[in-house]
Amino acid sequence: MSIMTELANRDRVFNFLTPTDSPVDVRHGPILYLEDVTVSFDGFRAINDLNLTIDDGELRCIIGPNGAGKTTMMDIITGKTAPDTGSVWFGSRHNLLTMSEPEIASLGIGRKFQKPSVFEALTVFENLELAMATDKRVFPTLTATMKPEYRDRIGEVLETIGLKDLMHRPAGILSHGQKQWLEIGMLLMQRPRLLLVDEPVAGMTEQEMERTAELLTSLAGKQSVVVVEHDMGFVRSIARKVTVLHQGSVLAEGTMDQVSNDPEVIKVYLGEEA
Ligand SMILES: Nc1ncnc2c1ncn2[C@@H]1O[C@H](COP(=O)(O)OP(=O)(O)OP(=O)(O)O)[C@@H](O)[C@H]1O
Repeated sequence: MSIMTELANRDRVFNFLTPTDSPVDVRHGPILYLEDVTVSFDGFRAINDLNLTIDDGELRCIIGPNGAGKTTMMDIITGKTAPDTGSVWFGSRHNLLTMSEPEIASLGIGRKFQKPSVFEALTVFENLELAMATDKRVFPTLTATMKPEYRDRIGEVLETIGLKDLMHRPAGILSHGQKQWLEIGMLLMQRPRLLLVDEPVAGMTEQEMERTAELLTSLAGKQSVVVVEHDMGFVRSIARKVTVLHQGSVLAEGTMDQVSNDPEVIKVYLGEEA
């Protein structure tokens, strides 16, 4: 497939891949703050008085049964869905409800969707290069002479995602797991402050899951990471703090042991491993 065709086929665009230095202010509080957020679709409350606080550098796992509102919550944070009521703040300075999707992305909020979406015909290196577009034009970055600091940044990210040995191979030959890591790497090129990751281990082998656990754990601290995941084994392996969503609200929050022993959580997950 030609690069042009791939670009045309992408379900995400790159026009928001611009941030380098996020102006987010976390000196006096959390990096992400949702208060009393409610969203209804045709009268049905998908998010119902939701309160959520994510600290700077935290790795948080969000779990919850199907339809609990996890995707809708991500959509609200990234500006895709506007809530009916409530407030959503990024640091103490940015009211996300007054901002568009590209503006929110440019503040340093990166979102990884479940399906990997890399440019198969480009090499691993070129995919990262492309993701680093310092302006809103994509093609000039493919031909422009690369500044040394960009090359260094790509090197760092290749190291982080463990794909250094494959940097000159086309992304199309990567395994499913490797494509997921590459896409996380593409988000990292923008030095995000907050990464939202949707079901990262769906379809992965055990080994890939272990590697993904290491990767996400290594990212925490440098940036805040929010992971929505159904695989409880995986959540247990990475989570310090878990939030259980149910019917659009927080049902329980705490360590994996605390939430999995919570009678309310057990009731909701009846029949599923919790
Ligand atoms: N655009 C929409 N229009 C109508 N209903 C919607 C819309 N988006 C979500 N919903 C409903 O809101 C509820 C929450 O959906 P959401 O996708 O956020 O849940 P989820 O926790 O991500 O579920 P899953 O684990 O299955 O992905 C569901 O009942 C869903 O059908």
